[in-house]
Amino acid sequence: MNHLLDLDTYPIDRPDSPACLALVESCRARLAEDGMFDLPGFLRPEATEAAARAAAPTMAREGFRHARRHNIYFRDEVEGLTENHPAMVKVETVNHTLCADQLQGNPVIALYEWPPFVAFLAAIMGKAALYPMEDPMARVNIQASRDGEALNWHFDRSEFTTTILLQAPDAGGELEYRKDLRAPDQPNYDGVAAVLRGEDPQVRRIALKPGALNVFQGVNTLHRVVPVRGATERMVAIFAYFDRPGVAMTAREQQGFYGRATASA
Ligand SMILES: O=C(O)CCC(=O)C(=O)O
Ligand SMILES: [Fe+2]
Repeated sequence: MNHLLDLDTYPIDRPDSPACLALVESCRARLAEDGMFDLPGFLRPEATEAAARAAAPTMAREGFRHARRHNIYFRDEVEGLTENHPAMVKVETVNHTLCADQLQGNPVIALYEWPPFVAFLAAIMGKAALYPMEDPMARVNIQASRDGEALNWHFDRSEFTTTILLQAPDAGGELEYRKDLRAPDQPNYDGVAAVLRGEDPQVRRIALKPGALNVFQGVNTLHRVVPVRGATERMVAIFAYFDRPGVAMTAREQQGFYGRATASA
């Protein structure tokens, strides 16, 4: 893995070493403080470029273009909200997706399954263990956004989101986020509406560098990707883990996310 990852700076292959324990601690502290941490240069530049180069022609040929209008919950009905509440406002998302079954041999697949990486993430998230998905499509995605496109404001369904930027666009494409905007017992609809109106001073923006590992608490952190500008597409690898083994999408979910299905039910 040393040829793919900068294990000198981030010694996750030696989990009991003082350096790795300190790394886990600092990531945990940043997650608690900022709702997010990133590790620049985690995936080495050559591996990052190789991953982007391998994905680009497949993306052009068979990437699934997904355009949709949605509210931040991806749901038509939300308890306690009328249809015209400002938190229900619809935004537009357009992106292009490759699934794990279209990424054979890509370095991001090897990384996804590498046990020390999975254990490192689990330690940071304070879980006894994390497990890769069984789903042949959803386990790893590469998403591309082109000129004018964006992944608009949303909360994630999973507690944490783990990504590595593979290619930065010429302009735009930053991640904007508002930490702790809601809690399990406090949906904070007025706060949500304020972010959507551009009136929340606590919204932050981060310009990730290719190769950076980025982890954030997407379930309570409202976030979006700022619209991309220019001829270079933004490409990001997205890793899905669960705290139990064997998780897979239904055929219906696959169809909804990817426009095709490998599951039979
Ligand atoms: O593209 C990114 O940086 C974030 C992706 C994201 O928010 C998601 O996949 O839910
Ligand atoms: Fe997200």
